[in-house]
Amino acid sequence: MRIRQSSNFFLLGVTAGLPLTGLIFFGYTTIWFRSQQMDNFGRTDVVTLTPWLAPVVWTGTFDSKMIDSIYKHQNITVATTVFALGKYTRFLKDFLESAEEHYFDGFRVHYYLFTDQPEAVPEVKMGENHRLTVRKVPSLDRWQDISMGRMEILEKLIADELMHEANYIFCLDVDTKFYGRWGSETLGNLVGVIHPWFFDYPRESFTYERRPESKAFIAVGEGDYYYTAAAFGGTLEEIHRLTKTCREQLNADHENSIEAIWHEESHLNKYFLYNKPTKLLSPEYLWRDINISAGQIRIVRFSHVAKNNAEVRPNL
Ligand SMILES: CC(=O)N[C@H]1[C@@H](OP(=O)(O)OP(=O)(O)OC[C@H]2O[C@@H](n3ccc(=O)[nH]c3=O)[C@H](O)[C@@H]2O)O[C@H](CO)[C@H](O)[C@@H]1O
Ligand SMILES: [Mn+2]
Repeated sequence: MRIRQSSNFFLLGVTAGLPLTGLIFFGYTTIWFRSQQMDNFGRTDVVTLTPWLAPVVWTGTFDSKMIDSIYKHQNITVATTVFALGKYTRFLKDFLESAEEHYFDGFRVHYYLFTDQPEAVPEVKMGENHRLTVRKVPSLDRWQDISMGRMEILEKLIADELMHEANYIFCLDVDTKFYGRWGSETLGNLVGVIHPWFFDYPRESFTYERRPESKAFIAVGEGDYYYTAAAFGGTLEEIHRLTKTCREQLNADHENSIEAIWHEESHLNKYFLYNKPTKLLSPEYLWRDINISAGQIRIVRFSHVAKNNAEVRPNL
């Protein structure tokens, strides 16, 4: 009897114990493996978190598959605006073709293209769930007015149409090209892109507007980063507030006969001083083809193409 009992215990031990040990071993190794995977994310050669705890997106700091799966679940639409007036229509083909290769692949994207020459818009095959709407806008004589005028057009577009049509929006320069992935890792409530000239410069060297008469004025010693106006984005509510504020400040300056040194970019920097971006994109997300390479930039995802300003702009 005793022997039978103990052999039963032995059998129980083998049948239940072995799989249990296996399970524990499997559990531990999975956790170990996961933590090893997590350990692979993060960079020590660049700043990846601002003092107000907003992430700065660099390659090596995120898992694109994981972030994609989060946003796929939410079935989002990303509105994307671009302007091409006058001779800038020549940039459209490369911009659109490269975007179709690298920009929000697998997500719903709706491009809104503003131009004074709809007939000059090239035929570019759109990927699944990507579409393009062309809007005609009047020509303007000064490139500065074209560039600054974007704020008012975007403000109206968002208020009149996009608020309930899309979840996120990005506003991009057209004299640009995509070279690598720009995807769901860039999504956030209010997203600014660090300017490729100033990312490793001290704030005293930033070209903020320094005249107190302008609404874009930022005092020496203030400011966090120098942001480019060639790319910014966020939720529709946030970007509506941003474009409305910048448009109002631009108008106020105009009435006082002052134009900020870098136009709407100066006003955007002022806005971001008081309304901190919730996510920052590293200069991987706006490089310049003409820049020499920098060690921290391991991948160029989006870049300003070389252009001859005197040749493409309507004025100097
Ligand atoms: C790298 C960077 O920070 N770029 C900014 C910078 O110079 P950029 O030299 O990049 O300005 P830009 O000439 O590209 O003009 C801005 C944008 O306005 C549009 N456009 C302009 C002129 C024209 O004739 N037709 C036309 O369509 C076009 O979408 C272009 O991409 O300063 C500008 C205003 O000072 C904007 O803030 C740009 O975003
Ligand atoms: Mn540009």
